[in-house]
Amino acid sequence: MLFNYDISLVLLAIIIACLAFYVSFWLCKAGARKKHNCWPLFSGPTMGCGIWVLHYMVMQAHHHSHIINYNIKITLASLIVAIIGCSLGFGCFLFKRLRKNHYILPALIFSATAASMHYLGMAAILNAGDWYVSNAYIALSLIVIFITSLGMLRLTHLMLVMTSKNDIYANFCRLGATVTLCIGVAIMHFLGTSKMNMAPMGSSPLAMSHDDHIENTLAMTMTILIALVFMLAIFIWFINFKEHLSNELLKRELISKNLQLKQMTQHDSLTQLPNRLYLQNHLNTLFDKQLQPLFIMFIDLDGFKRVNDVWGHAIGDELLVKISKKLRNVVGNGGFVARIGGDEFIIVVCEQTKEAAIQLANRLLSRISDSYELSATTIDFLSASIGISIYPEHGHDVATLLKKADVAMYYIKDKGKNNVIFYDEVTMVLPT
Ligand SMILES: Nc1nc2c(ncn2[C@@H]2O[C@H](COP(=O)(O)OP(=O)(O)OP(=O)(O)O)[C@@H](O)[C@H]2O)c(=O)[nH]1
Repeated sequence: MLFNYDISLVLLAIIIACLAFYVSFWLCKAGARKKHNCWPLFSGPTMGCGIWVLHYMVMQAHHHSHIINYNIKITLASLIVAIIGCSLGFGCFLFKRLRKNHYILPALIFSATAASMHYLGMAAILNAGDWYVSNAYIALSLIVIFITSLGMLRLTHLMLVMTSKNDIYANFCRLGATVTLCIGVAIMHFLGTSKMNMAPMGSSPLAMSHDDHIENTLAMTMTILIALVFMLAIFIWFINFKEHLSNELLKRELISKNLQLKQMTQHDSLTQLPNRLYLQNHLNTLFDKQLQPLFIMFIDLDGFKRVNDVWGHAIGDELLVKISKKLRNVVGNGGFVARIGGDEFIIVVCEQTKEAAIQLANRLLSRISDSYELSATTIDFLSASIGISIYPEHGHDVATLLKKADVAMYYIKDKGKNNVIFYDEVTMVLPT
């Protein structure tokens, strides 16, 4: 049967019809967004045009022994039937109470529309000769179009209830509804025309009374409709592209704002060093990785208050920033530096031995006591006290290890400052 057709023209007809159906389902879904709530009104006409164009293009693709002439009034009436019928079908389907769990009425409207359009279209052929269609074929074509309409409506319903998160699934449903409808209309068409047996041109007296302008009107109407479908498809693609672009921009903005927020909540605003929260997370990560031994060095500057009191807070801030950079430089990439309070810093390093840790602490003390060129003065009297606790020797949790390093730091401050000491549970007393 297919060999009676110009396959390339049939394929073109199917592509155009699928495009129209896809666009009509898209318009239907676009109505779910408040700003596009009148768009579903265009779903019915677009689908109607698709069915109509499919029918007439496939008719043209039929290798008739002669040129088919149409009654232009009936032909255009079939277009109007398709547009009105599909609009009614969509209206009925989108009317929420009717849509709830059953699609019988809208499916009946869609299948009656497709069938009336098809058989009206057949009746519009002037020189059809002695073609006939058996009642069984008509009944079969009606059953097919009704079942495919039900399938199409089910998929459209699924597409409508998908949230924007499930855009890919919604697209699958839209494609599924498109293909289902196209298959239904195509099967109905081939069943309806399978017994067509055209009389040669001129055998019908009516055919003689119509001149070329009928063909031209039909071709023109079809061209306009196809152009409209394409324009609508391009417009929709453009809108989708614009939305995709603005979503992408929003997404990037959100990511950068999140990063900013993370930076703000986990870093000290003056020195940009990690803060106490970051330190806790970092230590827990190191514990999980089973890195040991870890040396937790609690550093408190000696005599820092004097800088604030004599030169003011701004100079104190300037000094804190310089010291932070210095600590980072001495520790390098192998260690972690955090600022947890006014002039208090924590350094976490993983060293092989206590001696290596003491060496690093002494290097830190020597660099902290360098002189500092600040905007209003030069500071050359600064020193620091460092208390060290060891993981896992002194504890297995962040709070205990920080507490013990703090106790060790205060111990050495009491003993004369500018020195470093490990926590020792015999000589040092933990506050209760
Ligand atoms: N400039 C500045 N000062 C701060 C900041 N945060 C806390 N401070 C001050 O830092 C000082 C820290 O106090 P202390 O550690 O008791 O002062 P100190 O002179 O180092 O005393 P010792 O540790 O006993 O040697 C206080 O004067 C706080 O007001 C800050 O962000 N900027």
